[in-house]
Amino acid sequence: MFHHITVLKEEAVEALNIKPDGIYVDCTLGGAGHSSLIASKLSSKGLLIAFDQDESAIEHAKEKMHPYLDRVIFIKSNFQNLKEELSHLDIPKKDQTPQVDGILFDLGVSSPQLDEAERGFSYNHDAELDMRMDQSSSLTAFEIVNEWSEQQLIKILFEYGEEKFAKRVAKRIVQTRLDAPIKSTKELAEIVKEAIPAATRRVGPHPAKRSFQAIRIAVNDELGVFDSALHQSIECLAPKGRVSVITFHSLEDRICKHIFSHYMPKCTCPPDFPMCVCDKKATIKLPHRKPIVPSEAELEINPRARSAKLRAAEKL
Ligand SMILES: C[S@@+](CC[C@H](N)C(=O)[O-])C[C@H]1O[C@@H](n2cnc3c(N)ncnc32)[C@H](O)[C@@H]1O
Repeated sequence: MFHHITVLKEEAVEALNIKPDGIYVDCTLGGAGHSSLIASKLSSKGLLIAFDQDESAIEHAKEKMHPYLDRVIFIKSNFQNLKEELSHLDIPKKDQTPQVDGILFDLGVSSPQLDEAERGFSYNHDAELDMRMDQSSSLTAFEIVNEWSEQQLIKILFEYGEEKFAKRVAKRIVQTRLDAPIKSTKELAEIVKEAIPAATRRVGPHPAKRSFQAIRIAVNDELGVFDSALHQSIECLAPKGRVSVITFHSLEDRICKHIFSHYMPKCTCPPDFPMCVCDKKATIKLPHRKPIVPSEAELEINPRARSAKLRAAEKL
């Protein structure tokens, strides 16, 4: 059973301004919620190219999207290969760069990935430490927890988990693994909990939440691949094409904001110059001034959407 409640479904697809005969890319197919809505808006002349690095998401989507299979291409790949994968397809190119009308990112993991104990993502289920979205990749949470140095652990816990007690958590992990390898999610959750001062443990989310997020981001190099793919997306958009991005934490949102502002440089010519000579021209514009967030009604049905933010950009 593959059940994922799609976040900001209507809003994210609306931000793409779908043309029935256009070419669209869903970089994060997951439970195919956004993809099914995009495909339903396409005519038989339109095309949806759907990426996921998780084989089980692709297999499920092929069944769910049965009525639209004439207009969908599934690609089992990391979206960091976006430009390369698109360049192999028979779609328009400009200076050898593939051109599409819209690209969607709905970042992070899907509910089935979190809820299937054996994937090792969750502190709520006991399982082997894994956390790979792509089951064929080699780096696992087990390797990070048992083999990375204390300094490397501090860095990821602090940067990717924004864990205030990164030093204490890393130290406790390193001390514990001297006796025997840390094998399971429950063991790790317990170690993190014990490393965090008792008064802090009692407030807010589960004390292991930030550390698990950090390790998951490191296993899947989530920030690195998103940064690269968002640059590639802007390159691959046709004029008036849109990219729509749903992020779930401040690190992803910061990358999105930085990249969008990189493509909107401000003219630095002195105001009395008759014409612009600095050549700092915007490549994109933002259709919405502020990020779109889920409504109260959506949050009532799906509390997991609480941290979601949608940003979009349009190629000029
Ligand atoms: C939040 S879910 C997407 C849910 C989907 N939008 C829906 O409505 O059902 C994210 C999906 O993106 C995939 N994913 C995350 N990072 C990826 C990457 N770098 N390359 C390819 N797929 C990725 C995950 O495997 C997961 O299935």
